Amino acid sequence: MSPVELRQDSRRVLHGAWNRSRKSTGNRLLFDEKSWTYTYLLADLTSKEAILIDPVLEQAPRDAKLIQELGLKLTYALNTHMHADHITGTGYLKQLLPGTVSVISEASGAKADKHLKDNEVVKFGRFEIKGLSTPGHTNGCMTYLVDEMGIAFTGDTLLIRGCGRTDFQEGDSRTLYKSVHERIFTLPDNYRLFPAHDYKGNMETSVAEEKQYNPRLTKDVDAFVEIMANLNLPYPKMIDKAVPANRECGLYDIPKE
Ligand SMILES: N[C@@H](CCC(=O)N[C@@H](CSS)C(=O)NCC(=O)O)C(=O)O
Repeated sequence: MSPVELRQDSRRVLHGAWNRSRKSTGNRLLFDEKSWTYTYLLADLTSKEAILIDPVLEQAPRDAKLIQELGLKLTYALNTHMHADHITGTGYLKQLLPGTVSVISEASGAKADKHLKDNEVVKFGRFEIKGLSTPGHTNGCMTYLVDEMGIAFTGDTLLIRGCGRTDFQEGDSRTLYKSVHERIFTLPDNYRLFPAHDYKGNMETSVAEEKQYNPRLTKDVDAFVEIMANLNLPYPKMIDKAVPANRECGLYDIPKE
């Protein structure tokens, strides 16, 4: 197969992954019921290299088992940001799957093996995932982009018909609005978007859909700030434990082998 044919073939196969293709790719959407967190597994089946986005501490044994069952090697475990509602699984995964490199943005202020700057990429097999700086929910929020698959993982910056709250950590509504409009809504309309949470059971959206239907981010910036100031959400139950643990990459208090 020529390089061009190989590229076209990989595109077809990987786009098919979440299109109910009968061809297996190793790409998986995983869910943590307690925190309503989505964790994403992406794999290059040729090299067997895989990455996880936003793993959850309690689900690390599940994730490690699946990765082993699929015959994959976890290269990177990435966090979209320093979460406030659960402890990241990256620390525990490093113990369960030695060689795993934990990743978070430099701006997060959290410990990790690798810190990404805006537009920096990490590779898994023949794919690369790029970190776009999208602050607002926290300073260090990143949206992870895989151009070759036409997909982006928005963390808590953009949720399906919603967005991350801005009332704690370094939350700032104007900053979040700018991040979404300048870094996510400028992606091609057909890019598929996958958030870190959905509290209604939705699993994916697209740039075009959110540009048209997001009830918060279709407003002008002042109306958006007003909406965000009046969400009146209770603080996440785990915040006092999760933020300090995530500052250490979830590396303390993990179960001993
Ligand atoms: N009840 C949950 C926390 C729910 C929550 O606050 N979600 C965050 C993302 S996790 S910090 C959020 O930004 N929500 C936005 C929204 O509009 O719901 C818990 O106690 O963990």
